[in-house]
Amino acid sequence: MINETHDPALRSWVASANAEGADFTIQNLPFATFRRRGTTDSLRGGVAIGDQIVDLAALSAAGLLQGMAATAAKAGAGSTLNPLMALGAPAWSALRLALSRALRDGAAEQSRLQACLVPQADVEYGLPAQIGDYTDFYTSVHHATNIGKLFRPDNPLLPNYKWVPIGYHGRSSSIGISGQRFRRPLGQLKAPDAEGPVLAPSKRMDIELELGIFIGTGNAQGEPITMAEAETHVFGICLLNDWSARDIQAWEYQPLGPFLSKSFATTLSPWVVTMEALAPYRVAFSRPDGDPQPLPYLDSPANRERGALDIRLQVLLQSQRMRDAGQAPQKLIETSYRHAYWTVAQMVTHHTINGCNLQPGDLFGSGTLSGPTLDQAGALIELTQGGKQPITLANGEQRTFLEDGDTVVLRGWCEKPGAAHIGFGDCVGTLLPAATA
Ligand SMILES: O=C(O)/C=C/C(=O)CC(=O)CC(=O)O
Ligand SMILES: [Ca+2]
Ligand SMILES: [Mg+2]
Repeated sequence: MINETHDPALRSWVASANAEGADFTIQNLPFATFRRRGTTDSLRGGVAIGDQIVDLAALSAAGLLQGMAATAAKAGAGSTLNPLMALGAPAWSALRLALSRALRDGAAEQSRLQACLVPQADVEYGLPAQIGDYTDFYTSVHHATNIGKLFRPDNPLLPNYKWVPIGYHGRSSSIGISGQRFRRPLGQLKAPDAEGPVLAPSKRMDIELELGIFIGTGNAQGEPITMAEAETHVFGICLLNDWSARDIQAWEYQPLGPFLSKSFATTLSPWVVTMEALAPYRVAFSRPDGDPQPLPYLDSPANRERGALDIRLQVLLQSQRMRDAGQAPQKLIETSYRHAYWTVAQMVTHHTINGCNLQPGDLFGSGTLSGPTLDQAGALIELTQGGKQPITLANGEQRTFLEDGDTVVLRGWCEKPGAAHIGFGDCVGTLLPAATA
């Protein structure tokens, strides 16, 4: 629900939060874990404001907050946000309101809160949570259709797609935070005309533009979460790059789905934007005429009226040559989360309908967020039509799949008339040469 924390007229005494196009405006207030760079300090939770971070450990120690907001700040002061996530939506909301008020122009708390600020330029980030389980969904019908045509030309969109939110269980151990650098994976590759596979570095390294959805409060095993309550279980959303080795994937994925083609690295942006901060950017969720309506357990009036989110998304690439020449990353893709075929609430409800229990800090991937046209494709395999249509970069380099040294940047933000601009910050990852190269 929209409340005083969303008022686009609010301004902060942290001047950088009021700058045109700032990601971390006072209407945003996302959470991360961080430490001062180069120290062995333990990680602690923080809230972004402009180019600063409110250190929740310092805030908690300063005794500036009362009641549920104080309880929430204390729960967010440790090295992971799991305790804060477990507290539930009223606690997250109380902390957001208290911080919104204390960070506003003219707030009486300014001088005491100032002492709890740490410049973002001085920190390194940790994962927001200890991620027990990671499930990657497949919620873009455009992605499913585009990649289906490449992997299964005779049967691109499988008949279950419009009925069931498809997902697979991912791997948490290799999830890293923005800045992650990882080696090109080795795997079994089988050329279509070869008799058998060989073990070699992947030649078809790809990205997947996704959102990461952090579960806050979980559910007891055997007690599904209904659509009506689904979103109260969601703490917030970050950016997620589900790096994918397409050649390993094509050979290994049938019949159980992706395995080693995606488990070597997954990169998250450090800041988790809360569901409350995202409230103004909700949009109606509908399906094309003639498509089946979701089964009743996956349907609700609220989901139809405002189940989708207009989160604008971009993918940028910076090659090693561009980096050496001081050239900024170049935009390859632009799309929005609003095109997804299944919503956040539907993912949560479906995941638990069999009695599966979610836990605080569990992570969902939205699935690759391709929009309806090819320039909105969320993966290179779609953008280059299976590697057949190379992209030419501004410096003349060509790409089908990623080259060693490539850095990929995901960006996301929300804006609309009558609401503030809020952004996610960057999700950056770099592909290094394979171990044997
Ligand atoms: O259609 C397939 O066989 C495979 C699709 C994917 O690689 C996508 C996957 O990881 C889920 C997603 O990101 O949408
Ligand atoms: Ca994926
Ligand atoms: Mg992955």
